[in-house]
Formats: sequence, structure tokens, C-alpha cells
Amino acid sequence: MNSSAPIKVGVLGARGRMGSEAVRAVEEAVDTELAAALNREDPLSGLVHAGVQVAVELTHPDSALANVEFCVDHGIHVVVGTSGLGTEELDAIRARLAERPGVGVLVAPNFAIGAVLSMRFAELAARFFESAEIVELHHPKKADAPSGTAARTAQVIGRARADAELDPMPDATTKEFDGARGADVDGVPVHSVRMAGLVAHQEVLFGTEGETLTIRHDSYDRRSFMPGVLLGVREIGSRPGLTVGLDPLLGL
Ligand SMILES: NC(=O)C1=CN([C@@H]2O[C@H](COP(=O)(O)OP(=O)(O)OC[C@H]3O[C@@H](n4cnc5c(N)ncnc54)[C@H](OP(=O)(O)O)[C@@H]3O)[C@@H](O)[C@H]2O)C=CC1
Ligand SMILES: O=C(O)C1=N[C@H](C(=O)O)C[C@H](O)C1
Repeated sequence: MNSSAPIKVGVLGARGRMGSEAVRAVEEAVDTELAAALNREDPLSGLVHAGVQVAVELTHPDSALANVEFCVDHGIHVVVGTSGLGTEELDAIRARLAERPGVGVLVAPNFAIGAVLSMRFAELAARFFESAEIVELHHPKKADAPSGTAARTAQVIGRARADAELDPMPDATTKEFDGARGADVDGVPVHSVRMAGLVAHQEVLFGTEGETLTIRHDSYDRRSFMPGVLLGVREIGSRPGLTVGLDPLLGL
């Protein structure tokens, strides 16, 4: 990409809660230009016609993979905020990228700096505690549960526990209502709350003999995600292949 010209950005899901914020952030930044703002009914070819260099994918778990594949096939870098992409989708993106070695895709479970740090703190803490559980709390219009952030947090905690060869968490439950102990994500119980008035919140709870540790992050406003979106837009052109999480872009 020409480093002096503004980066031509296309936003997918442009009239959505996140998409409309992303449109505003891209328009406000001096080094990015909003070249395309696509909604559900708009053909993806609009990205190509507008000369988009980086697409920001903020639609729905059901449409994200096809959108990313279209972009990769057309040499467009992608910053993916849409959550609910699992191992299969990430493998499919990797396979597609193998055909286009110069293209970069960033899949960011959470763009907020505090959320990225809280995942890293949770990863650090995991090996020191017998028990770990996650409570994520979101607005009721969210399609996926658990949240992408909670799934990612559980994965890193699960991996850290396995690396430290910790015993299974203590839990004497033998009789329960369906769902009472949450979803099991890599051995970590994850509880999802959907509630009017909320935006995006998460508590990671750790416990061991005589003490607990709680790591909490709150996004009260979707503007909290925009510095991370713009960082991804600026960086992804020089990071070919698949990057998961903002961590390497933040030097973490
Ligand atoms: N990584 C992060 O930091 C964050 C990620 N997110 C994720 O971003 C995604 C969007 O969230 P949010 O903005 O709240 O959701 P919204 O429902 O507000 O916006 C989604 C937009 O995508 C459009 N859309 C839905 N389905 C399709 C489709 N099949 N093809 C094309 N466009 C489609 C919708 O169109 P229409 O208006 O017609 O329904 C809507 O405009 C979610 O997956 C969410 O989890 C959210 C916040 C932060
Ligand atoms: O849908 C949302 O709102 C959010 N989705 C992402 C997720 O699933 O983790 C990020 C943040 O929690 C907001």
C-alpha cells in the first residue's frame, strides 16, 4: 500500500451498531478514506469497484466467512470483528489465504484495549488457581453465545491450565438444571447474560484456597472498539496470512 495516500476502506454491515461507528471512525481519521459502505442488500463487487484495500467485516456469524473469502480472492485485506467464528471457519480462511500469499486477515475477538489486556491477564493468572469461570454480559440483540471474547478467554485459560498440568476444577455437581453450570469451553464454564441496558462486559473469576481474583472489563460505548479497528486497518496490509487477536499489533 502507498504509505502516504489514505487507506481505502470498505465497511461491511455499515448500518449496524458497530458498522455505523466504524464508518464514522474511518471518515474521521486522516489516514483512512471511506471508499465503500455496504449493507446486506449490496453486492460485494462494490468493494472491488471502489478500489477498497482493507475491508472491515462487521455483519453476522452466518455471513462473515463468505465475505472474508470474497475479499481474499480479490486481494483485499480484511479486519474481521464479527464474532462466532470457530476453528472450522479459521481453518477455511487459512486455506483461502494460502492461495493469496500477499493478503492479510485479522480476526479480532475484541477491539477494545481493556478487553485485550484482560484476556492476557487471565492467561497469566490461569495456572495459579484451582477454579476458573467466565461470566459475559451483553445487550440482548447479540446473535452469538457465548461471546467471541469469552470463547477466546476460555481457550487461553484452558491452554494455560493444560500446560501447567492442573487437575480438573473441583465441582461436586451431580444433579443440575440444563445450563445451570454454563457452557463448557475447553473445560472452562462460561455463563452468558443478555440484558437490556448493557453493551459488552466480562468477568473472569479465579479461585483457590482462601482467595479469589476477578478480572472485569466493561465497554460502555462502541467507540471503545474504534482505536482497535483503526489499528487493524492500518496494520493488516503489512501482515500477510491470518492473525487472531490484536495482541501482536499492540506488541503484546
Ligand atoms: N470484535 C469486536 O470488538 C466486536 C465485535 N462485534 C461483533 O460485530 C458483529 C456485528 O455486531 P453489531 O454491529 O452489534 O450487529 P448489528 O446487527 O447491529 O449489525 C450487523 C449488520 O450486518 C448486516 N448483516 C446481517 N446479516 C448480513 C448478511 N447475511 N450479509 C450482509 N450483511 C448482513 C445487518 O444488516 P441489517 O441491518 O439488514 O440487519 C447489520 O447492518 C457481531 O458479530 C458482534 O458480535 C461487536 C462489537 C465489538
Ligand atoms: O456483539 C457485541 O456487542 C460484541 N461482540 C464481541 C464478542 O462477541 O466478544 C466483542 C464485544 O464483546 C462486543
